[in-house]
Amino acid sequence: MEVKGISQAILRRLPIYLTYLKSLPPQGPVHISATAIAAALHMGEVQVRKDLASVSKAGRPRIGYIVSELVEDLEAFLGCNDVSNAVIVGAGKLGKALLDYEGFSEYGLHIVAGLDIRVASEETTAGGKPIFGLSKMEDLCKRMNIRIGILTVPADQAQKVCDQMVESGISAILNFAPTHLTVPEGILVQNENLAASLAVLSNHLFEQMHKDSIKNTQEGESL
Ligand SMILES: NC(=O)c1ccc[n+]([C@@H]2O[C@H](COP(=O)([O-])OP(=O)(O)OC[C@H]3O[C@@H](n4cnc5c(N)ncnc54)[C@H](O)[C@@H]3O)[C@@H](O)[C@H]2O)c1
Repeated sequence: MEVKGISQAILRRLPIYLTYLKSLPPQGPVHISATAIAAALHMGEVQVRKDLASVSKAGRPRIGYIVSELVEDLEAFLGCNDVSNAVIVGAGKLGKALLDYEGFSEYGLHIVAGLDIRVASEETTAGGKPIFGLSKMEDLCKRMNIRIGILTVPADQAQKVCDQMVESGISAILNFAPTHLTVPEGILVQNENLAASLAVLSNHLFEQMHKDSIKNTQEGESL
């Protein structure tokens, strides 16, 4: 799947560059090169250079980018300046935590409300976000032109809820449920799985420990 002629792999890396650039101190250097960004993020220099060139024409040879311009270009490309409304379906432990997370607004995402099958009329999260009954989804999404849905229901409910989201006009779904979703053409599903990411980290640590133990054995033998 490609968006604006850019592959999903690049799209996933762009927010990483943006987050890094925004973390730089305001009194830091005005310019930054693709090489410096690559080094800071432990990424391949050629890849970073190509990714940035695909969203910004502001890079200059040997000087790099003006940090503020590159931030603007990345934000414009990622649509951070156009506020997108989203709903969360499944306002349980994860759903409520996401509802109250304020950092989404930095990426132009405004979570309007949660929707949950167990809510009869209306509840409010600790942070003040409303949670409505599921029956409100279609009306809310159509009225507010909500196109993004975050799915945080149990796995056995996920496909049913996904179908309801699509019927309500949602065309981009961030799926936290550990299950594969089948969607009509044109609907984008992004799966999020912290357990899988942790497994990658754990595998990395395991390999590292294995290498260290071989190295220690070899050093022991050569003494
Ligand atoms: N991807 C990840 O990294 C990750 C991490 C944590 C949890 N999860 C997944 O997220 C989901 C939610 O986890 P949780 O711990 O918040 O669970 P939870 O039980 O606390 O919350 C689930 C909520 O969904 C609601 N719900 C159930 N069926 C529904 C339906 N048909 N329509 C609307 N709402 C419905 C329930 O009433 C409940 O409030 C699970 O699928 C879990 O496996 C994923």
